Amino acid sequence: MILAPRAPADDKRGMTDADPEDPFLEAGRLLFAGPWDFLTAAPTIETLPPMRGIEIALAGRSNVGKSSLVNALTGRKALARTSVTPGRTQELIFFGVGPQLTLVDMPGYGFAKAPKEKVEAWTRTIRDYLRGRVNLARVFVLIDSRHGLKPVDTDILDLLDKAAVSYAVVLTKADQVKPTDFAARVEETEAKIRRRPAAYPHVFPTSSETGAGLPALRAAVARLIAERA
Ligand SMILES: Nc1nc2c(ncn2[C@@H]2O[C@H](COP(=O)(O)OP(=O)(O)OP(=O)(O)O)[C@@H](O)[C@H]2O)c(=O)[nH]1
Repeated sequence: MILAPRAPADDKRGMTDADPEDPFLEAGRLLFAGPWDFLTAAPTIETLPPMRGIEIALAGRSNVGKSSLVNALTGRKALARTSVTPGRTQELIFFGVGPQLTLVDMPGYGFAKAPKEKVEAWTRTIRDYLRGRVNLARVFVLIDSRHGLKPVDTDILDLLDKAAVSYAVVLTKADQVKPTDFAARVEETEAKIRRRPAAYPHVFPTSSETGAGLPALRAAVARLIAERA
């Protein structure tokens, strides 16, 4: 079947890097149109649900915008709860669409005020999940456009490189940064991930607020599913 590319409806600022000729733009739009279901919340590695289809995980510091991105990608206001309180999502939250895709909202890392034992438990859960989930096709590591990559982020990138889990960096909250500063942030981030073996070389700029960059991200997921079919 030939999928005709169509201008993404929700990209209000036009700052998407989506190639209008990308045949997966429409497939991505259809895939994320749902219907989506909340599957389960797993606080520990022992409580993970059975694997189904391919899994895409969203990782990132507390408050980086993971839950907002799940809602924006799926077009649902409250599929994932969002919060102004950093560190609220403390479980791996699983969402499914059809039989082929599971999206995982991971607990935020790097929340300075969390008790040490809690941080250690989250770190163990995140590490065990990332190393052991065989249907995990890609991790999107979310980085706040205002702050860029921090040491706590590079710890996760190191872990993913060591575990040979394919990942891509997603810059969030692009609407919060001036376009010139944003372009510099993209360049700086791509330079930092260039030599990382499991990293996709280009970053995905996004804003859950304006919808910018979401069509490109949906298309990337649709492409992954097609490649694995
Ligand atoms: N301006 C702007 N604000 C955003 C964007 N994405 C998220 N936010 C805000 O950032 C805050 C944190 O967003 P969440 O989606 O809850 O972040 P999270 O990464 O899931 O947070 P944890 O549960 O701590 O892991 C909320 O106040 C959101 O409204 C964005 O693209 N633009």
